[in-house]
Amino acid sequence: MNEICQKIKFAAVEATRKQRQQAINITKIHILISTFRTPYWSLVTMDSKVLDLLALIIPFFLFVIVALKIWRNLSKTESSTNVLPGPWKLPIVGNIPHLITSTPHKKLRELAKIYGPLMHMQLGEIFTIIVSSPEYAKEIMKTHDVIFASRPHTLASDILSYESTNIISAPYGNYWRQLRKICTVELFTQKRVNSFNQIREEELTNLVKMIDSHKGSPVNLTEAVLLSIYNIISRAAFGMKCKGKEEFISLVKEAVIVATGFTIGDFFPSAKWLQSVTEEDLVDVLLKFQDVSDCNQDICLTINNIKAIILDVFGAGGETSATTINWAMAEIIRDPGVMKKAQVEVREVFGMKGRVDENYINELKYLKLVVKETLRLHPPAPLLLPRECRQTCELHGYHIPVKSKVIVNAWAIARDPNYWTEAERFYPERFIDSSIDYKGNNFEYIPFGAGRRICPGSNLGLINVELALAFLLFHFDWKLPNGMKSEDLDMTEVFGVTVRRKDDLYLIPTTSHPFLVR
Ligand code: HEM
Repeated sequence: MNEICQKIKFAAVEATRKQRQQAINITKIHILISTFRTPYWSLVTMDSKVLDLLALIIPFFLFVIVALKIWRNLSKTESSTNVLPGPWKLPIVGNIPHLITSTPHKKLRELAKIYGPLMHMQLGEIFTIIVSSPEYAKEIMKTHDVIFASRPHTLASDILSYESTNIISAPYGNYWRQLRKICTVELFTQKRVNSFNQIREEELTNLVKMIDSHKGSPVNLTEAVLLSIYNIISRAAFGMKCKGKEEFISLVKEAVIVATGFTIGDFFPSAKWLQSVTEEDLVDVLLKFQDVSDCNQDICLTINNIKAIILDVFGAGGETSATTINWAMAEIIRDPGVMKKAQVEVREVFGMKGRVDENYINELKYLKLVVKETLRLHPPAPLLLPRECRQTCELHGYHIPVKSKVIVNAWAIARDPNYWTEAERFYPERFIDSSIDYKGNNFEYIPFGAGRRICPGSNLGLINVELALAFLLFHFDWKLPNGMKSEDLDMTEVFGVTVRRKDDLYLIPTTSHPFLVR
């Protein structure tokens, strides 16, 4: 209990420190601005016509100087790569206007149809390559994986992730390699994932009970599932579960929509935590690598490193799983045939037992196909996470400059009619007898990425998704509210940290299985 209090207190202290730092930064900016403004305004005593003229000329010259500098940089990169096809660009901003859209993955697919699967875009000063075919994805994430295994440095990740010391944003190098080692041998092993079994079953049982209490009326499944997943993840990470549902959900949503301003310090003081029993949690595991004076391990983590990693677990683990469950339920409700098959299976496997049991989850063959198909049509990270080229190289004769940013459009690839029949159709049966898996060996299907940077939490994510769906389908029959027809369900996407359904999914749970939930 003491340790838990310490953890919370630490987060609170950290929040205060961060806020103070932010305030200092803001003050610095004010000082900077006022430093430049003072001499200008002190001229007010001079002839006002001269001042008006200066007011016009100075900003104009400043603009010209900045524009020329940026243009020179652009021309340099241009001349070295004039062969790589790409859409028209504007001076200074380059192709940024092309990406002013709520669904950049769709826009990039349209452009790739014109300019090809290896396309150049100039995003401000950043030389960017857009990859839209399995062949080129393989070149980037397998053949030349070591060259493209870094992440671009961003100010946001410096601010949000303690100087990019989290796994997601860490540049390729010794520190990142050590973090991945901790992931493989400690954090996300099958044994560790299994050790959270009881947490998952308890939280999903709570979800089912809550839904049962609303039987016959619409339930906001999006919110309910998101909360359950965050409860599971926070208990796995901290050995505690969160209370204060509305507060927590709105925090999570805010974090998803506006990634900036979301810090671990802001996150934890606002949620109310409750102690509960679990085995070694993820923070306990990471604390074993804590940077203490007698630390004689391969890697020593500071408290800030640990917080950055835990932020990954929430950021990368929660929203992705919840989004997938949400898309799966939306697709299932749109296709009564799929709903029936999945329900028959789950009730056959667990009917005798009277409850869903994670130990037998692998018997849900059809449900696994449903999840696979959901991740094909709706990968939560459709553009994966950007990579950065660590050294100048050649791709199929094209010159790729060092520090180029690489975006792989996994969404477009997974809907490419050259590789998928009836590519836009939700059809889980397509994976029957298919050897395609999640391991990043089949580059037409890479919802978890591939190569060195492949998602290390896929096991944890998949079990959350499969088990939640099993609970929802085993316990309830479902229908759409307000007499809505299945084909009328709006499947519009919004692009945030993940690509989610624009609207929350409201469904009516009708009859429920007569057990447990009473
Ligand atoms: C359905 C669930 C999930 C999906 C679809 C997903 C997808 C992805 C994708 C596409 C990437 C980028 C891979 C690349 O750049 O090639 C990624 C990276 C990552 N994911 Fe996941 N993920 C899921 C669940 C999780 C979970 C549960 C965790 C941990 C609790 C997690 C932790 C991470 C981390 C730490 C990285 C960064 C890896 C690195 O840069 O080395 N993910 N994930």
